[in-house]
Amino acid sequence: MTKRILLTGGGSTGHVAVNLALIPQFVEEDWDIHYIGSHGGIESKLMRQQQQVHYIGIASGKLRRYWSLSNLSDPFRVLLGVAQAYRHIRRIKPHVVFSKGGFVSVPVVLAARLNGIPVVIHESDLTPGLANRLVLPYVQTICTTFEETKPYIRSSEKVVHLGAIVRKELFHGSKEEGYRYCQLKPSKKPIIVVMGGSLGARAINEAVRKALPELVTHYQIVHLCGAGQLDKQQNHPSYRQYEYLSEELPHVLAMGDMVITRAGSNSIFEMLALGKPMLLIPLPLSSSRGDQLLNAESFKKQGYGEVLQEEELTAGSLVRALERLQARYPSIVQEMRSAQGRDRTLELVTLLKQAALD
Ligand SMILES: CC(=O)N[C@H]1[C@@H](OP(=O)(O)OP(=O)(O)OC[C@H]2O[C@@H](n3ccc(=O)[nH]c3=O)[C@H](O)[C@@H]2O)O[C@H](CO)[C@@H](O)[C@@H]1O
Repeated sequence: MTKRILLTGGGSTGHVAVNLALIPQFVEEDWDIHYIGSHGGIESKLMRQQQQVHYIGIASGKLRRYWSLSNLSDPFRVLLGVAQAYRHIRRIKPHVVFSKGGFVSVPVVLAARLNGIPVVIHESDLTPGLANRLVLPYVQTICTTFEETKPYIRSSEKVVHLGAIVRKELFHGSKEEGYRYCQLKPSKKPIIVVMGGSLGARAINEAVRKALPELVTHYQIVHLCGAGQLDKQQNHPSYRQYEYLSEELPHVLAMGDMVITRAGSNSIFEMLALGKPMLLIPLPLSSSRGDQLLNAESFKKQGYGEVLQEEELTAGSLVRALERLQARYPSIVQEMRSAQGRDRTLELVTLLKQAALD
């Protein structure tokens, strides 16, 4: 009998990336793969490109902690989403549901529970996000990425510490391809890749560009600045800027020596897996729930890089922080090597298969 898995999660590239990593594993074992996401989110775009995945869009409402006119209509959209997900789950009859979080996952997990289907969820950040916290009572297992997450979860018996799921294509980058793509040459100047998360980061972009005259004397800079944030005025033989990289990213990272990055969980675990020392500039509390501050603190404590708070970010502080990072480069790489290890994707697949049997 063919086994069926239902995947869900959305709202950020990172959430979708974990689901993308699972797909080949289940395809190989001839499982039917279904995905419930929103109609227009990033998950809809990326998952509809996957031939082996049956994608279903449902109504979804955002769960906000701040006032917005949409707060009046969104609860109804969530309820509509539950009804739609319920109907689809009854039809699909999945053996197990895997949720990566994001607000579209809430109605799916509730509907799965109403249908008596086992649910496994995965949390990427050190502290659980709102969606995962809301659905926790209805799930069988919550897999964590950070070891420090357990005390933040009320039903600690549900916690399985798994670690990060890093997409495999990142390990197949070639330095030479990176040089060719960026039209840079190997030189004495280390290459720094600047990544502001999947959407870019305005504050980081500004500081990098202000510091550019000094930075390009020491480094070659590849700047992933986010959609609509290219600055055509900036033109230097040691500076390259791109809005967003997809297939070329593994090559550019293979060529890079160090990274300047936000502390989004997916990015930082990718850099750890690739052994790239990080200057972490976490998203501040004023524009987030503070998850990146804790992610960054944990990485600093484990010796994977330097942290610069956005409130202290200037051209000067950026240059100095990079100097500190460079001085610690060999010890950071050493620390990272001892942390790299087993493939967590296979462990998650085993766990999901086990849940499907229960
Ligand atoms: C603004 C916000 O709320 N961010 C949250 C969001 O991060 P968000 O998804 O924005 O950022 P992450 O760092 O987790 O992931 C970014 C992903 O985009 C990829 N990438 C980036 C640039 C590029 O040019 N090409 C490319 O492929 C990276 O390789 C990575 O896989 O979810 C994370 C995981 O729950 C949280 O830790 C973050 O706090």
